Amino acid sequence: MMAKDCLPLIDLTRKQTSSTISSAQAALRQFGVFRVVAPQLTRGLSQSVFQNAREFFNVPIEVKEKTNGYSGFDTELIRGKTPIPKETICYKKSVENYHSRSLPSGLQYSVEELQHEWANMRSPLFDTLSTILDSTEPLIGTPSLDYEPLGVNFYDSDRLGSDRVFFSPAHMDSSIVTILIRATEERDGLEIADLSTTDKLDSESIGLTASFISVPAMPDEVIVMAGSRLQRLLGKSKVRACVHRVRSPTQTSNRCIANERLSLAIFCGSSMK
Ligand SMILES: O=C(O)CCC(=O)C(=O)O
Ligand SMILES: [Fe+2]
Repeated sequence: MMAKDCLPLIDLTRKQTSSTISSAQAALRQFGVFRVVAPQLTRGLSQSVFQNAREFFNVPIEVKEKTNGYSGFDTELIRGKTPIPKETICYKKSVENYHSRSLPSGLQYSVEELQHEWANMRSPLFDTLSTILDSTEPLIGTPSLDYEPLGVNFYDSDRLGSDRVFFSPAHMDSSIVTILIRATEERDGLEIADLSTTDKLDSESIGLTASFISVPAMPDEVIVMAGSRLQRLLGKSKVRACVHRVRSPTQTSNRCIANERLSLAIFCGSSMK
């Protein structure tokens, strides 16, 4: 099954047709994902974030460890136990209150530019999401829902060792939705679970039992993944939290994939920690 055939592509600048709405409803039940046209995020802006982030991830570990929001290789855990073989720099900001952190200035500047552009997309996206899900629940507009950490992830297969298959093991995010932008195009190892292929409910068992489909990064598109908070809010008959994982390039049939991988995730309505 091809991602582009089962994950509808939504253009937020247009009024949604009833057929787009029904295919988005189906995709949110089966995968917890849809795609959104967003060249304003994927072109220059995110490339500049990735370029600055790459420079940051290459500085000595002693410097990175002193930077607010940095998590080192294997220090973040999935479900409190499985280490994730990635490094992350997380930029935390609530929509109303601006707290700048001590990121390197080039990275901070490019992240802020991207957030500024994302801010223009936020209302159209959530309006569309409410239409698709026929929801009267506020999905944004309260301080707890408007908290939006942004993480830039860096994966390096040279550090993975031969026994580890995944850059990121199967998990769901705890957000309302996560906007995911990737640095390279085409197959970059991202896979999502087809939730109709399992009756399991937790991400670990889903990871072990479900079929997964590969989701290539397409030019000018981002993906929007439902998080567990959205599933809780609206019920799992309407929307399922997306269970996703990232296969390492050495484990992917397409050997052209670079050994380094960068991605950027905006966790909308994630709970404040
Ligand atoms: O790197 C990716 O494509 C996925 C990242 C992810 O799942 C996360 O940061 O929660
Ligand atoms: Fe995730």
